[in-house]
Amino acid sequence: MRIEKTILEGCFIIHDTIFKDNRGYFFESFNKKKFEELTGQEIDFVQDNQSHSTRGTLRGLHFQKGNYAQAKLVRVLSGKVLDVAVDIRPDSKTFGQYVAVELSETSGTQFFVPRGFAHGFVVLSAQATFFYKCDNYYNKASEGGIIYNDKDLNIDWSIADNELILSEKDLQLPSFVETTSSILDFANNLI
Ligand SMILES: Cc1cn([C@H]2C[C@H](O)[C@@H](COP(=O)(O)OP(=O)(O)O[C@H]3O[C@@H](C)C(=O)[C@@H](O)[C@H]3O)O2)c(=O)[nH]c1=O
Repeated sequence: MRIEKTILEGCFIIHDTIFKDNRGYFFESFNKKKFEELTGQEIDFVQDNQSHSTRGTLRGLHFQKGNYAQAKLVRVLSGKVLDVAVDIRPDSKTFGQYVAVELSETSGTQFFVPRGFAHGFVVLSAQATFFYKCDNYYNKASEGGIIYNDKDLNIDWSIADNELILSEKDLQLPSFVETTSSILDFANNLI
């Protein structure tokens, strides 16, 4: 297992060590001790999620607010996706920047998205099964989001807009500025 840092502090690409033999392959998909040693972060995952989607499906950009914020360790079980993390930590020097990583069933990579990030992905293959661990429980009332095609974030999803499939909920998400000004208001009210 090797950790690759990204331009966003705390956001890592994880390269798994894969053991191949005549039966197939084996790898440790999560090892708390190694994860914490290599990233320098303590993590306590409490919920696993899995979704399946067809090509062009875009889920995101999502996060949970306040005490319900979630860190996520994401990977692809079948197919290929472009996975995106946006830094929405108000005091971060990379606030508003994003990282996009291609994840596939064969890449041997996982992506760690810490708390304080909006997250989303688009399916690049005919179908994809997506799996992720979360360090906090789902809480519907704390859901937040940013519209995928926000003009300030200007994310290159690498797939034509007319091929995209989004939920009604995701099509109505607010802009980055609208979302983060409410986060900033929230943070200021705590001071
Ligand atoms: C995320 C989630 C959804 N649900 C329910 C709510 C809803 O009825 C149904 C589908 O939910 P959604 O449309 O929000 O699913 P989806 O769009 O796949 O949401 C996910 O998107 C990716 C990008 C993330 O980062 C995740 O944290 C999560 O927000 O599943 C749960 O019961 N538990 C959960 O943890």
